[in-house]
Amino acid sequence: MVDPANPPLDEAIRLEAVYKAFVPRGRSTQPLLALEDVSFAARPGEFISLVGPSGCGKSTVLNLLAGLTQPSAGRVMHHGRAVTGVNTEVGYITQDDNLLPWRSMARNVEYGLELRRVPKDERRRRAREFIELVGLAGFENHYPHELSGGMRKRAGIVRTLAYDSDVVLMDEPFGPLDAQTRVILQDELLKLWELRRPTVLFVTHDLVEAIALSDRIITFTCRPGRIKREYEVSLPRPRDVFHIHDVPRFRELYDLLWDDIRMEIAAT
Ligand SMILES: Nc1ncnc2c1ncn2[C@@H]1O[C@H](COP(=O)(O)OP(=O)(O)OP(=O)(O)O)[C@@H](O)[C@H]1O
Repeated sequence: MVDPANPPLDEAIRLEAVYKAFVPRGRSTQPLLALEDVSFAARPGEFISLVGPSGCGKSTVLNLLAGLTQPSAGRVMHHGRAVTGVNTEVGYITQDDNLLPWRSMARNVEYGLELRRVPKDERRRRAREFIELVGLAGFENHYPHELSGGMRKRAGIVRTLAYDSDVVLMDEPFGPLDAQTRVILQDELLKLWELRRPTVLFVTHDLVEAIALSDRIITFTCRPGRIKREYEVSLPRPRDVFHIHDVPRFRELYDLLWDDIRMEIAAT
């Protein structure tokens, strides 16, 4: 067990024997166990994907780290401190872009920096840097409804990454996008991640995406979600997400992951 007074320096986050039960509304219903004895830690700068069948508790893991819900048992730690309330130190990117409709794209990107009271000039500079990196220059004054789905997604991602959290939680961020835009955004995400290397916890159903992006992949069983297996993705970086299928070991890893998931889906 980790001593909270002396957290390991090489750990950004840790879940320790975490159980999470939800009590459904209404009488005579049993608590629903979503997570069972989940333990793992992430090193600073590590990119980890969580994969598993629908309803196995992946989003719940992210919500626990964001402090949006509390564990029923066990501990959830961020840099050695227990997460006991809303954790504003982590960035959280969900399937929705969550852009504020009344703010221009650039002012949306600056929003997190405003909350952190970053001075205006620095805010503008940092937002411009990120906007250029994802090819949104020229659209700074457009409002969210004037942008395509891919552009809104880019703006949402750079808004969170510009905030400079050392831990970023991403819950199927590319879910609703078409296949081509998805791969382009995966490539952009890796380039943005390389800039400051936050720890990323990335939830996805897409095994190719998990392999292309991650240092490690954690597979979950069907509900109650337990860790089934962990895989180191020792493919060299920088990665070419457009040709990840051609990299030796890709096929082997894909088959191992798919076997895990298929077995769990069959058990549901
Ligand atoms: N606030 C809540 N109240 C009650 N039950 C919940 C709540 N949040 C999640 N659950 C239940 O906990 C289980 C895990 O949900 P969770 O969203 O974490 O799964 P998931 O693996 O992210 O699923 P998916 O891949 O479909 O998004 C599900 O059975 C879900 O219905």
